[in-house]
Amino acid sequence: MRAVEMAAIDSGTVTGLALMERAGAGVVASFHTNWPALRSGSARILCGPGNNGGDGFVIARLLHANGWQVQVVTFGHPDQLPQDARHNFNRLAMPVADGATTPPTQFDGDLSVDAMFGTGLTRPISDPAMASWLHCHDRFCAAGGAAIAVDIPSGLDADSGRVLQGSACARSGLTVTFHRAKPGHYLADGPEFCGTLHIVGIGL
Ligand SMILES: NC(=O)C1=CN([C@@H]2O[C@H](COP(=O)(O)OP(=O)(O)OC[C@H]3O[C@@H](n4cnc5c(N)ncnc54)[C@H](OP(=O)(O)O)[C@@H]3O)[C@@H](O)[C@H]2O)[C@H](O)CC1
Ligand SMILES: [K+]
Repeated sequence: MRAVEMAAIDSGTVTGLALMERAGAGVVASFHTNWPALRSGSARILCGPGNNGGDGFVIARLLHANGWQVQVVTFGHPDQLPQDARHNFNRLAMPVADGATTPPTQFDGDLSVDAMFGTGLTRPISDPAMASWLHCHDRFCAAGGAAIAVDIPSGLDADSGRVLQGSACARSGLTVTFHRAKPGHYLADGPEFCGTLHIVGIGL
């Protein structure tokens, strides 16, 4: 998937920014398809240090433009974000909470989005703050809340479908992935952590 994405960008047929915008818009569209009654409300979006977090910034901007109250929780310093994610961070017209220094609270809103890690997860999630915020997402999902994972539930290996050894990981009721499903969506722990799987095209 990463190779497909890079090949498309390198060929000049599409930019990473366009892919990110389509990915974020695809998640919002899938959300409305899966929870049609939730037309507006309050959303919490957990945004990690890479382009998965970048998708989260796009989702935050689109929901906010549609009248949602949005709480963006960031992990990692904005200056360290990859270019496309940084661009979408800068487009946010709302305050963000630093997940490393803001104590997580039980979420009582309408929509929780896990945009912490996607296909770039390289090791178990061991950071205590990240684990605590993911736990809130997982508890919200378990309580029947609208919980969405962007591309892959954070902590789940996209190839094997296993939770990385010792990693924090959160369940979602809906996982929205891009272009093609990954083996991890169907294998091992995948189905339990992904919930319903939507595959959205982003023009690859
Ligand atoms: N597939 C597509 O067409 C599109 C995918 N998009 C989205 O992009 C992500 C992949 O983005 P990428 O930046 O490659 O990866 P992540 O966002 O998952 O995160 C990578 C960063 O996270 C750090 N990292 C990795 N594991 C950990 C950990 N356990 N704890 C802390 N930090 C971690 C990693 O750091 P390294 O030191 O490992 O380099 C990176 O900083 C994809 O999933 C989609 O959501 C495009 O936006 C749209 C098209
Ligand atoms: K994710």
